[in-house]
Amino acid sequence: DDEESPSEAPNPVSLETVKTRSNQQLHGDEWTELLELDSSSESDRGSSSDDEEEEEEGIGAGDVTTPLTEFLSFKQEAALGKPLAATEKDMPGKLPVSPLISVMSHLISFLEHYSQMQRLQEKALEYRAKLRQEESRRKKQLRVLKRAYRQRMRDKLNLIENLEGIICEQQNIMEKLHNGMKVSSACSLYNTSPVSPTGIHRLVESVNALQGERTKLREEIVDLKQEVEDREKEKQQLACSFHLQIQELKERIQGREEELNQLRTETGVTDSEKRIQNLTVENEGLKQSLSVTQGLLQQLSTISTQPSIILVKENEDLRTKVHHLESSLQEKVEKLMHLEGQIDVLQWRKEEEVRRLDDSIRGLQLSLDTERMRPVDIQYVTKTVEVESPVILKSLAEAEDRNQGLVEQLSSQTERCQRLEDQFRGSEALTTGLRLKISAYESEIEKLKEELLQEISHLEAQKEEAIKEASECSEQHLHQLREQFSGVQMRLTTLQPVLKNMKTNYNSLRSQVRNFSEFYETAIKEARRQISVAVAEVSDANRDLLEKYHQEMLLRKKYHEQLVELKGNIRVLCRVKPITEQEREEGATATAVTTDLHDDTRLLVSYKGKERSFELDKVFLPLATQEEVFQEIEPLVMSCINGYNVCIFAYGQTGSGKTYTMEGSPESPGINQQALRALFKEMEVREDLWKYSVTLSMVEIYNEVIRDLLGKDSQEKLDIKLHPDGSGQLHVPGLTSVEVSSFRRLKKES
Ligand SMILES: Nc1ncnc2c1ncn2[C@@H]1O[C@H](COP(=O)(O)OP(=O)(O)OP(=O)(O)O)[C@@H](O)[C@H]1O
Repeated sequence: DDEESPSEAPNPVSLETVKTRSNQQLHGDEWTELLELDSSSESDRGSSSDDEEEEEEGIGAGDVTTPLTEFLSFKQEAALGKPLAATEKDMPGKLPVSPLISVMSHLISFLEHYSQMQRLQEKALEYRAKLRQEESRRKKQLRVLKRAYRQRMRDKLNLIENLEGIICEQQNIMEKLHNGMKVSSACSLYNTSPVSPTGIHRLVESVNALQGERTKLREEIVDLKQEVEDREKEKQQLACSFHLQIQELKERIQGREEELNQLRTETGVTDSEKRIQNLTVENEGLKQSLSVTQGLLQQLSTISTQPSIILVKENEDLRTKVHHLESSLQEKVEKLMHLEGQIDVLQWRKEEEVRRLDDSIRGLQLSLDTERMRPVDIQYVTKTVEVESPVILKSLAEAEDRNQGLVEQLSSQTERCQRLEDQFRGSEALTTGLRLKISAYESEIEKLKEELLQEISHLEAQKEEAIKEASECSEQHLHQLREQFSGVQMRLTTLQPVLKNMKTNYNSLRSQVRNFSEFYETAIKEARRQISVAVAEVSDANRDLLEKYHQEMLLRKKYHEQLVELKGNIRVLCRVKPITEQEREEGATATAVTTDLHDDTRLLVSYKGKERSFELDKVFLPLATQEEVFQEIEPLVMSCINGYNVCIFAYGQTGSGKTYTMEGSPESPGINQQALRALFKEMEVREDLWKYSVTLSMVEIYNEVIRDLLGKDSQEKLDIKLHPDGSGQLHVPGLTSVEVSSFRRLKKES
């Protein structure tokens, strides 16, 4: 029996030994008690699995210690040493239960409870981690809100800076334009040609008209300014009211945020998060709408400020234009006055000259007429006298010269008059040009005035529209904000009782968790103590079992020796090779060797018509498998682990199946493979108790020559010699031996 199952685990052996011990020590009543205990523990285990869900929900200290108390009571009873009357024969139908098994079952139940406690501990840890996560999340949210607020403030400041920059740029541009206009007006002044005296009055009149218009424009500007100021005041009032509303809304939002924060700090648990998030989202919406209204207000302020600035600038430009025109007109008037004086003087001179010349011509004419009126003789005398008289001639020549000079003077005077007339005509043309210019200026001023008025009206309309839009928009926003705010308030009022509920739940849960942690700490301590006691018990039992195992091993060795003695050291087994397919095809039908189906030690061999019977230790039928052959060999193989030398030696004629039996094929491995596998398996089983080392050497004996198959030089010839230790054993000096750690490695080496 031992030889057949040497590789079995020690459990059945220990079970049997404990069984015999129990039979010796325990009596009938105690057996029944033990069985009841065991069955109760079994039922406890069953019920415990059923009640697991309940225990998960809430485990009491009593539940945890029940199996332990049972175990202790069992131990106490065992310690009392009550004689057990019942024997194995008294209980033929029932199998006795080992105390080790019952201890193990109790231990398992303890471990179950312990794992449940650990689960609960893990849950508590989870809760704590969740709380911590929640706290960190809220802190993050607060941080994000603060950051957003700061960002918004920064944006506003940037916007203000940008606006200031834009205003400065516009002012610069206006100044440049102003300067440019001055220069252009100056140029136009310098380029103007002198004005003729005839248009001076008209110019003066037009200047007066312009001045009148300027005063009108000034008055209009003053009115416009007044209007703009009024609008500004209105706008400021509107802005103030908006700011107040915004401030109010901000305060309300602040209040809501504080309330929210309070609620958050009060509740701090999971389910309220979504609602709080909703509230924060609504708050965000409110803030956004607030920022929208602020933006609108800013737009409004920019819209209302822009036209007033433009109007003022245009007024300034117009004023400067009018001023320039006035000054240029003044200059032209002065010039005209001067020219008029000059023209008067020249005209008077010319008239004087003309009058003088007329007088002299008239005198000459008269003298000529008197001369002509004289009688003929006298005329002749006179002529002769004149001709003859050189004095008369001289005086005549002189008179002619003088006449010529006067004629020339007259012609030059007429030329001069002509020139003056031309000059006068030119000045008249200039005056008309100037007049045209003035009219153009007037029309331009008129146009500008119209444009200005149109622009002012347009701007006014725009301003009105923008104010209207802004007020409508802000009203809408305000309305929406109010609605949202009332919604938030409603929600807050509905949320408050829920949050209160949650708070109480959380507090109760917290107290439970706190109590639970104390409870499970004590329970764990108790369980640990009990486990350590149980482990000590089990280790004692193990020690006992180990001792028994050693005794058992000794016994097995002894029995093996006895078996070897009985069976003999050398056993001869015969395996009859079946007729192979190839042999069948070649015509083989029967073998010379036949086996006896009823006697596996007998073999019949027919030779030359004679039949001889041989008796061997074992005869394998032709159909015997590799496993069957190895089963017969296995105990011998295993005996090598117990310290015996074993040699398996195959002998037979060529093709009789030696290699097949010893080596086999990968599909059906032979004795070598199976033996080595079994050896390593057994070594693994005994790993805790024994240390084994396996070394491998391979030699070939062929034609009386020994060769090392694992050596470096396969052609080297080796010798078989007696071992020098005097044991009388043979050995091959210089033979390579390789240490093999596992069956896989062995296969690799081979
Ligand atoms: N029990 C068996 N069942 C099936 N086939 C077998 C059996 N025994 C041997 N054979 C087959 O017979 C043939 C010869 O066997 P094997 O090579 O083992 O003989 P051998 O004794 O080792 O020969 P040699 O002495 O020449 O090496 C092989 O093909 C092998 O598969």
